[in-house]
Amino acid sequence: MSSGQAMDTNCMTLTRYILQEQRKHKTATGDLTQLLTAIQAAVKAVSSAVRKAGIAELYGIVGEVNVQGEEVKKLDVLANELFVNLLKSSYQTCLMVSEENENVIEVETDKHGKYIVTFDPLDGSSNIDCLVSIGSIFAIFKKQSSGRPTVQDALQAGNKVVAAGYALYGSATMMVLSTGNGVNGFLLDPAIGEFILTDSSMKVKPRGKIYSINEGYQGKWDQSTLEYVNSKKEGAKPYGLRYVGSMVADVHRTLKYGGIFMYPATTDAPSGKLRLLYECIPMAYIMTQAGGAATTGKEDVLDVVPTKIHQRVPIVLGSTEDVEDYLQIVKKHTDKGEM
Ligand SMILES: O=P(O)(O)OC[C@H]1O[C@](O)(COP(=O)(O)O)[C@@H](O)[C@@H]1O
Ligand SMILES: [Mg+2]
Ligand SMILES: [Mg+2]
Repeated sequence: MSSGQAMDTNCMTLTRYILQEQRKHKTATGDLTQLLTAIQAAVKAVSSAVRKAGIAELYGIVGEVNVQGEEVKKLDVLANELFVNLLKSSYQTCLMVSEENENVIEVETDKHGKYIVTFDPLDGSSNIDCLVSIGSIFAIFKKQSSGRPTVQDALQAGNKVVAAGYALYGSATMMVLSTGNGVNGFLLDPAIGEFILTDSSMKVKPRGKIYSINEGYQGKWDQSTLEYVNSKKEGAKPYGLRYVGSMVADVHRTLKYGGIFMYPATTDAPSGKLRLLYECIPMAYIMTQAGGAATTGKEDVLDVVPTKIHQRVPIVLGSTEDVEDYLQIVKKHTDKGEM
């Protein structure tokens, strides 16, 4: 949906929204609709498991060993299996990349569809046990070549994304989605099991008042990151600091309130920590679709062509003016030959 275009938000479910988007494209086959419906189902299933975190192992749903002494699955393993199985049975994907699988996941030939999906089924896993918000992240690409899918088909830049989004399992479950026409947020109503449009045409403010970075690693940052973060603490109106440690939660707050989220390079991790294909690209796509920006410090995140499926890149994203301030400092240091 183009920004400014009026939309009937009266109890618009995610399912109806996806169908409405499909109808705007005369040549649409409905394949993307099927795929997004499968992702929606996976998110609902993961959300249900997340809501039982802590007691689920007693029921034998997640954990290591249940009361019967049976081996049961951990939440991140379960989330991965839900994504893989529901996506495969949509018949719309031929290849998947998951954070949880070392190699690409090939779909059986008789279930092949034209899409490639990359995903982080459970983001922020270190926050599971303390009941802090976690999420799922995904991006959808079209297979570009003909013939049997190979790893090369999955190595596409963010500017080739067809649709991307994330689910946040926070104080409520929200799914944020873009199919290239702006960003919309849908809140899960657990009473009826439907995602309802609550945040239509989401836009990130041009400037925020919050910076988000793991300050514990300050001693390992480069000059630009150090100078930028220090500049946010100075003056009459210093920025506030928020850092959840779940990318989905930190990016969602940045999208809603404005500001900047950073996971930069460190001396011991020169490419940062976050993964290009299923963390950085989807979040950069959402932020860009919402009028914000996302950079590695050297280039737009969406322009990076992956060379490996689990490749990491430094990432700085959020309000355009905040990201621009950071890039100005990077430029100053680069011009001096310090980077
Ligand atoms: O603890 P750190 O180094 O700040 O890392 C936090 C980052 O790690 C992550 O938890 C990595 O994601 P996973 O939990 O999917 O591995 C991000 O969600 C988060 O932004
Ligand atoms: Mg993650
Ligand atoms: Mg993960």
